Amino acid sequence: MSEGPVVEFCHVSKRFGRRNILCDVSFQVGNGEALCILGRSGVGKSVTLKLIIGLLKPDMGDVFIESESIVQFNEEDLTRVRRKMGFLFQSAALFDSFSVANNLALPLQRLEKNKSADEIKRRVDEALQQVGLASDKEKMPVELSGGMRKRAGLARALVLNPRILLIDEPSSGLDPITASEIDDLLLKIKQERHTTMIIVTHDVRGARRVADKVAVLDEGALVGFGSFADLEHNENDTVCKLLSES
Ligand SMILES: Nc1ncnc2c1ncn2[C@@H]1O[C@H](COP(=O)(O)OP(=O)(O)OP(=O)(O)O)[C@@H](O)[C@H]1O
Repeated sequence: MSEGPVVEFCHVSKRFGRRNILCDVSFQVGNGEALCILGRSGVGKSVTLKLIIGLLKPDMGDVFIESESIVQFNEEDLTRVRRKMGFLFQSAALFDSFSVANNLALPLQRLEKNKSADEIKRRVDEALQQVGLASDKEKMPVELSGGMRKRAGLARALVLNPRILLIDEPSSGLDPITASEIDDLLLKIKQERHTTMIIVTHDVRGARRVADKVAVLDEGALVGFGSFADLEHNENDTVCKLLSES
């Protein structure tokens, strides 16, 4: 593993048509750190995640994953880099016709072909145990509550032991108590696995609990970056408004 930042944006700009979404954005996320990306709707938070995954390319600047610049990578190299990442998107994206356990087994069978059935079962059980779904493994996704779906999606992201976890809106669609349980789970995973996490969220209170650092985007610019303590001294209006919410 590299000694330097795990994820780094270097003067990244991204526009769609005539609209500048990100302008000259630079930040670093260190090994085992959790970064929460905050900002109003449409400001470019998901675009930032897509730049990290290599689904979008910057118009200017560079994106590094464990010190490798990915912006010129072909699909083969991007696939290799994406193997370092686990993804949890808003919908949790489970296959409805497979049980929870089979949803987790699928990526292992596809990507780790040398694994025995016993080893796959062990890895699936371990991931489900970690998210508190050990006794729900035979359930179908339709039988799960919103919070359980998120847990199952998280277990599926974890089953391949990613070094980087990318999470879009962990608390969306959840009541405050369930959302806070998901935050607890993210904290536990960070502590137990030392996974580097990048979390897009509107939940400032949750970010206060989980994040080592926050990045605040506004009108294309990174207007705040650092720990919540660092941001207390930030005079930008958006940063001040966000901090006063929690
Ligand atoms: N592929 C694309 N083509 C054109 N415009 C896009 C594309 N992807 C995103 N955008 C635009 O970029 C802007 C930022 O989108 P993004 O999804 O990153 O917002 P966001 O901050 O994640 O918002 P939200 O909090 O509502 O999810 C939006 O105006 C969106 O319409």
